[in-house]
Amino acid sequence: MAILAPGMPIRAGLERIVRGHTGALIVLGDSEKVWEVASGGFVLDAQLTPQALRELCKMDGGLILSEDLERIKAAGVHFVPDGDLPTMETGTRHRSADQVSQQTGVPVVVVSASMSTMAIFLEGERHPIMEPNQLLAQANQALDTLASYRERLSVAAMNLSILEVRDSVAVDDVVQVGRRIEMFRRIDSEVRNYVSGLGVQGRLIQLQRKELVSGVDDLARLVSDDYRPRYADPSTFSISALSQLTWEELDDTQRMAEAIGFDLTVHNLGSGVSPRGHRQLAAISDLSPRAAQAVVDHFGTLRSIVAASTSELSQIAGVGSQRARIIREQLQRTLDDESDPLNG
Ligand SMILES: Nc1ncnc2c1ncn2[C@@H]1O[C@H](COP(=O)(O)OP(=O)(O)OP(=O)(O)O)[C@@H](O)[C@H]1O
Repeated sequence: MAILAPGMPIRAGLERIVRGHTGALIVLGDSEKVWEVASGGFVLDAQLTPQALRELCKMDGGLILSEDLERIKAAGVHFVPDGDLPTMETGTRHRSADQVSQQTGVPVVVVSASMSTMAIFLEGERHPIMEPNQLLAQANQALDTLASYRERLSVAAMNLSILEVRDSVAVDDVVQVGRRIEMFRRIDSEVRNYVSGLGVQGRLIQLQRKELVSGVDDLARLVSDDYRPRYADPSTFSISALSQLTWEELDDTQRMAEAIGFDLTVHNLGSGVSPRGHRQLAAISDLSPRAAQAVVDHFGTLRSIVAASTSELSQIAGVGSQRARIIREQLQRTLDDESDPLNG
């Protein structure tokens, strides 16, 4: 979608076509499969400019662009895709575009002469190409949603921290945090699509997005490290495995627990699980990752870290008495801390 962002040559050409009330059917690549469904027209090898696009689209038929989208390879082409491929489109231009895209796997852009709209067909789906203002409004809406999802994720992570220090986490609590992380990531991928569709106009959205996503990947990794069974490796136990689930499956806690890697023949959703302490220790800014790992290796569980005295903690390599005191204070504070746990 980035090549169709405002300011790009193809986009500038499409906007001219819309303004001129002519239509267009443009195949974004000239693979062998594309030539197989192309008939008539004439082959050329012209530099893609907005003007050339506009002029060549005045002809009956469609265009084929080179793979790098820098050149126009053919114009006035009549496309003859398999007419049995399923499509909801009614007009012949739009039906052909949808079917050509499905049959060849190459995206196809259409400008409707009658509706003055632009769309891209990709893998059997039609995606509208919106005016910059429309796109910006939708991007801002998605960003607002992302901010509220981030807030809910922060609350879920905070609750998990409190349960962890009290040593009363159940499988279900870990799954809830996983759900929040995955939902956040899905909305973020929508925001990223808008950013790439907006091109340079998406810079401000991108800056705000970056603020919102900071810490979330680390959170996913640390939660996975905290609850992964000793015998499992990151490929069999990971919060990130939730990306494979459908939206409906994200409502099914049992299915989610399985996807993360909990063995439900051993646990049920209410079973208690103990974290190692990776996430809580990562929130202590003075502690190097190496020293944090040494603490986890020595004590094994967060419960033992919480129970350890300052002097026991201070014996660990890279900790020392001052950091040992900070660890103790920080763990104690977590019980009534109201701050955002993602930011430590
Ligand atoms: N298979 C095809 N290959 C190339 N061009 C096509 C094909 N089918 C239609 N077109 C082009 O689309 C033009 C408009 O066709 P039609 O009005 O039936 O389509 P439409 O989907 O309703 O599009 P629009 O909204 O632009 O009217 C045709 O005159 C032709 O130039």
